[in-house]
This record gives sequence, C-alpha cells and structure tokens, in this order.
Amino acid sequence: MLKRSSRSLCYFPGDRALSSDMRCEEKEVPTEVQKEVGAVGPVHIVLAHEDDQGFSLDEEALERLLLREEVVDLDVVVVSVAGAFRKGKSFLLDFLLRYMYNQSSSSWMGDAEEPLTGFTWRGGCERETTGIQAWGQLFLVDRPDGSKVAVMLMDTQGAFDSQSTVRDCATLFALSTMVSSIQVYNLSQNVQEDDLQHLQLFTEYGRLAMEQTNEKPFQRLMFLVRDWSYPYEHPYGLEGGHSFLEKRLQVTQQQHEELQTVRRHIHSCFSSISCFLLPHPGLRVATNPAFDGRLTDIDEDFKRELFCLVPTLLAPENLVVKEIGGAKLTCRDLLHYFKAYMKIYQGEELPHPKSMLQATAEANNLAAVAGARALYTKSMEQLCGGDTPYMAPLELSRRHHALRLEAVRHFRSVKKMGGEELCRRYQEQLEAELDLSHASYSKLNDGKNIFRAVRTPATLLGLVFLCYAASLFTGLLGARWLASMCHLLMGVALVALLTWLYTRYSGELRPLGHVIDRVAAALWEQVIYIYKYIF
Ligand SMILES: Nc1nc2c(ncn2[C@@H]2O[C@H](COP(=O)(O)OP(=O)(O)OP(=O)(O)O)[C@@H](O)[C@H]2O)c(=O)[nH]1
Ligand SMILES: [Mg+2]
Repeated sequence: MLKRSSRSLCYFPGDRALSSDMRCEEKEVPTEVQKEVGAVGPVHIVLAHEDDQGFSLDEEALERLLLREEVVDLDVVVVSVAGAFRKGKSFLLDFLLRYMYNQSSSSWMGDAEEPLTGFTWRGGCERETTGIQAWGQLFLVDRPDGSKVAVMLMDTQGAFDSQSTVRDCATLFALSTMVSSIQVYNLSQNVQEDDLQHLQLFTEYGRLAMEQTNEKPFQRLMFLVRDWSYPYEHPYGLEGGHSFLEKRLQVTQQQHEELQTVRRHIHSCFSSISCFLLPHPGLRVATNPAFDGRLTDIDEDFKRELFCLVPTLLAPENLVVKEIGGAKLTCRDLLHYFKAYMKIYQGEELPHPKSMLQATAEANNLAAVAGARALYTKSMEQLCGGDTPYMAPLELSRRHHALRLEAVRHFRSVKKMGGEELCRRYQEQLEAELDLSHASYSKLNDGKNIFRAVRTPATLLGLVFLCYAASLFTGLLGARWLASMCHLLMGVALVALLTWLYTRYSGELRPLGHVIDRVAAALWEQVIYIYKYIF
C-alpha cells in the first residue's frame, strides 16, 4: 500500500481508510473542504464483475442519487472523465470536486498542504478505478440565466488495462459518452489516430440520430491532453489546444477512410469540441510514492493551467445540460437512459449504432412517460393523497380525467425519437398506468368515507336487529318455523359481525374479513336499491 493513497483517504470512508499510515497518525486537523468531501464519497453506479462477467448497473445506488427530492426534477449536467488507465483521471476529478465545493472562492484549489481527497486515486502501475463511479452528491448550481441545474461528476474505469477486454473498455467509454453532457477525453501527451478511432461509434450513432431529429446528439467533448511537451508549437491551455486540434482533425488522403469519416462528422455530432493542453505536473506527482496530492508538490505551470481548466468545465456559465433529441434531461429522465444503455451494452458484442438509436428512442419515450406520470401523481397526491379528506367520487373522477389529459399532453409535447408508432405504444402504456393509479386513488378515497368504514358492522348489526324483530313478530303470529329461521339468520349475522371485528382487530383471517365485507356491501346495495325503488 502506498503511503500516498492511504493518506488521501484519511477523512474518507473507504476500504483503504483503515490502513495505518504514518502520515495519518500525525492527526492533522481536516479542513472544511476535506470534511465535506469526506462526509460524502464516490458511489459505484456501474459495477465491474470479476472473471469477465461484464458490468451491471447498481440501480438502487443510482436511484438514491438521482431521485432525491431536491434534484429529481432539475435539469442535469453530467461531467465525465474517461480515457486510458493510470493517466490521472481521478486525480483531476478531485480538483473538480474542490471547485464544486468551493466555487465562490478564488482559492478553490485549497490549502498548499492539503492532501487531495475524493475519488480514489493513487500512483503505481496497476489500475485503481473500476466500473463507473459518481460522486455521492449532486451539486446544485444557479446558472446566469436564472435556471438551477444539478451537476453529477463521474469517474470511469481506465481503458486498456491488463485485466479488461477490448469490449469492456469500449463499453464503459460508450456508456459514459452516451450519458454525459461534458465528456473529458483524457489523453496522454498527444491525440493519436486510435484515440480518434474510439469516437467512430459515436459519429456513426450521431449520423443516424440526426436523420430523425436535426439536433446534435452530443453536447461537449473536450480532448484533455496531459503532459503536453510541445508548448513551443502549441501553447498550454485552450487556445493552444484549439490550434492543435484543428490540425489533428484535418482530413488528408493518407488517413484511413474510417478516420476521415470520423473527422468529417465529429463536428456535426457534438455541439462543442475543444482541446486543452495541460503541462506535466512534475516529477514528484508522477514518481514520488509519498506524494499525497498537496499543492506544494505540484509544478507551478500545472497549477496555473489547472486553475484555468476547471472553471472552463464547471463555471456556471459553462455548464451544459444533458440533451437527447433536443430535449433537456432531468435527473429522473437520466435514470431511464442509464438503464436503457446498460441493457444494450450487456450483450456479448458492442451494440451497433442502430440498436443504440433504438435504445435511445425507447428511453426517450420511457422518460417522457415517467415525467407525465410524475406530473399526474403530484397533482393527485395534492388532491386526494393519504392526508387529504374524503372527496366526492364523481368530482375525483372528473379531476382524474382532466389530469390524465394534461399528462398525455405533456407526454406528447416532449421531443421524442423513434417515430409516431413507438410514441403511440408508450402513450397507451401511460394511459393504462394512469387509469390504474386512478383506481387505487379511488380506493384510498373510499377508505376515507366514514360511512364506508362502518358499513359492514352497521349492515350486520341492522341485520341482527331485523332478524330479531322478525323472529318476535313471526313468533307472535305462531309461525314457529319462520321464527326459528329468523333466529338462525340472526345467529349467523352475529357470528359474522364478531368474526369481522376480530379480523379488523387482529389483522388475521383477512380473506374471511374480505368475504364478509363483500357480502355486507352486496346487502347494503340491495337496501339502497329497495330504498330508491320505494321512494
Ligand atoms: N504524468 C502525469 N501523472 C499524473 C497527472 N495527474 C496525475 N498524475 C499521477 O498519475 C497517477 C494516477 O492517477 P489516477 O488519478 O489514479 O489515475 P487514473 O487515470 O484515475 O487511473 P485508473 O483509475 O487506474 O484508470 C497518480 O500517481 C497521479 O499522481 C498528470 O497530468 N501527468
Ligand atoms: Mg481512477
């Protein structure tokens, strides 16, 4: 175990946090940012399984993140860092975290002696991050246009390590690109042809997607070139990156045909493409096993460029909301896309762009269904949820129809891919779900009617008295067998009443209680019918 890595987890709940590290024992007082970072932690949302068993989505963990009340309806910005393994992705993400926790301050980079914590990072040649991790808290940011967005930071398993197959690497890269709105493509030293080749799947997908909607399928892509060693040709930072990338994306006849196509289409698939050239952080960062991320050990050039890079990605005015088919995604919507993409990426082969498009269209519709359902449920909860008083069934039904119409209108107004046929299928599914919801809200409402609650005992008690009166009357008239029958019926009603009371009190024999309820309801309806017939 490296001293550095365990040090970075001193205030952080993780497996290595238990390591007894010399520096930890120094018991430094954690700073405010460390306390905040340490209190949350990364969450594994895509789990990598051993023995080539592929990946699986931890739906519960993702739901806990995305369905939190304070974020669920907010537009979501997903920032992901992906690329080859051991190239400082998690290290960079920890600086992104510092910025998010300390945005308003110009000294967001932290104290000079503060160890770097957050997503686990370490030196050495073996991979660290596996699957996909998200920071266990979404950040709420007010944008200059007045809107509020939720920002999710995502760390991905590095590609091309010795334990993953080519398919594994491609899967994670594809998944993170498909769900992110800002993809930081972390590269070392240069942009090579094979780096561009990994984008081919997305340009292909993008072309198909744009046949259906004219919107660009992806938002921001940043090539982040680490350890840039040629500042005399292209200076560090965004501008140098811009001139460098322009050159790299030039089409020439010597290039392979596929790569010429990638180059031609990449601009039409992403709404913005940029490149940032980052200097080497210094030998202490790269080679000293005792390095714990503190700023004093990092080269000035690197810190200066990092100070520019992070706000370029995360300043409120630079945040880009995730969009699919031209529609902005909320955190609730994002969940459906994660599920849909995970499903297609679990197969033996990497999916064809066509199936990616199909999955997107389905998730598109599913997300629209979920949004419409949430709209309906919210209004119905306010109207007739558990805490509200009983309302007239007719009024409830009228309001249901109005809200159902509104929900369907909302569903249809969301921009969707996949054509009218698919849209109609999901609309039918939505309508069926809303009708089911209505049925259960009606039941809930009925339960609040005090007369309904006492209907069974009142009916049975009424029956007991009626039978008793009838037995007295028929006894007086001398019809003894009729009087006995009335007595018998009275006994049955009394036993039914006692049984019903027992089932309600103890919660046992519920099916029997249910049968008694139904018989009493039928009797009650007969009484109402006779009453209406007479009067
Ligand atoms: N050369 C170089 N090393 C860096 C840079 N940034 C961080 N490092 C070092 O790279 C090593 C790996 O950092 P990590 O953040 O764990 O790398 P990673 O890409 O997340 O690695 P995996 O999770 O295994 O894919 C650490 O020792 C860092 O100190 C950089 O810009 N250049
Ligand atoms: Mg990592």
